[in-house]
Amino acid sequence: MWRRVASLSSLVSSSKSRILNQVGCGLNACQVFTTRVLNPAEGGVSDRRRIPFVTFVLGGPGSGKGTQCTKIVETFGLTHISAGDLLRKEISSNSENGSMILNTIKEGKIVPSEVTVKLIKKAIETSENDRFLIDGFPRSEENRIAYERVIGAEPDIVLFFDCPEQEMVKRVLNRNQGRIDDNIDTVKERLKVFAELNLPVIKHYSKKGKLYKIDGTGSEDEIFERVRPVFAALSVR
Ligand SMILES: Nc1ncnc2c1ncn2[C@@H]1O[C@H](COP(=O)(O)OP(=O)(O)O)[C@@H](O)[C@H]1O
Ligand SMILES: Nc1ccn([C@H]2C[C@H](O)[C@@H](COP(=O)(O)OP(=O)(O)O)O2)c(=O)n1
Ligand SMILES: [Mg+2]
Repeated sequence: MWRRVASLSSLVSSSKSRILNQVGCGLNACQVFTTRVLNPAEGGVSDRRRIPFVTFVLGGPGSGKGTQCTKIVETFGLTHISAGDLLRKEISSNSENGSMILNTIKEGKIVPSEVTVKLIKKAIETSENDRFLIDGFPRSEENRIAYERVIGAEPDIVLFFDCPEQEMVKRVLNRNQGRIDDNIDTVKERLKVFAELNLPVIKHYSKKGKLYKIDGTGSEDEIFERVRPVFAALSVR
C-alpha cells in the first residue's frame, strides 16, 4: 500500500534516543514529514502523497490508553483510531461479523486480525489526516504481522503504558461505560491474554528501538506530562 523511502525508518528510529535524551531539541516537523513521500522509483505513486505517521498505543486493559490518546489528540492534533471502538461499532451496526466480535470481546479474547486490520486500514484511508494514534492494536504477533503486510509499513513509534495489574483491574471495574467486558471474569482473562500475546509485541518493538515505555501510574495529568515530550520532540502538530 504505502512504500517508505529507505532512509525514513532509520531517520526516525535513529533519532529516538536523541528525542528521549534531549527533549525539545529533536526532529522538527519539516525533517520528519517532508521525507515522508512515496517514492515512484520503488513503485509508489508520483503525487507525493505522504506516508502516514503512525503511533501504536499499547498497554493492558485499563492502563489509560484511551484517556491519554484523547489528550494527545487535543495537544498534538493526531487522529485517534481505537481498535476496540471500531470493533464495538461493528457490533452495534449488526455487521456480518458482529456476533463473532461480541462473543470474542465477552470472552476477553482477540478478534481475528483480518477483521481488525481491514477496519483500521479503512479508517486511515478515509481520514484527511496523515498522523495517527492506533490505540489497542496490535494485541498479538498475528495482529502485528497482518498489519505490516496489509499496510506495508511498520509504525513509527510505539507507546506502552505500564501499569500494575491491581490498578488496571480497579480502573476497568470503575469505568462505567456499560462495556460488556468490564467485569472481573473478563478482565482476568484479558490480563492473561495481554501477558501471553501482547507482551511479545511490546518486546518486538523494544528490540527495534521504537518503544516508549511510560509509567502509567499517577493522575491523568501526571501521565500526560510523561507523554508530552515524546510528541513535542517530534513536533508532530
Ligand atoms: N491515571 C488515571 N488514574 C485513575 N483513573 C484513570 C486514569 N487514567 C484513566 N483512568 C480511568 O480508568 C478507566 C480506564 O481508562 P482507559 O483510558 O479507558 O484505559 P484503556 O483504554 O487502556 O483501557 C477509565 O474510566 C478512565 O477514566
Ligand atoms: N486489536 C484488537 C483490539 C481490541 N480487540 C477486542 C478485544 C479487546 O479485549 C476488546 C476491547 O479492546 P479495547 O482496546 O477497547 O479495550 P481497552 O481499552 O484496553 O479496555 O476489543 C481485539 O480483538 N483486537
Ligand atoms: Mg481503551
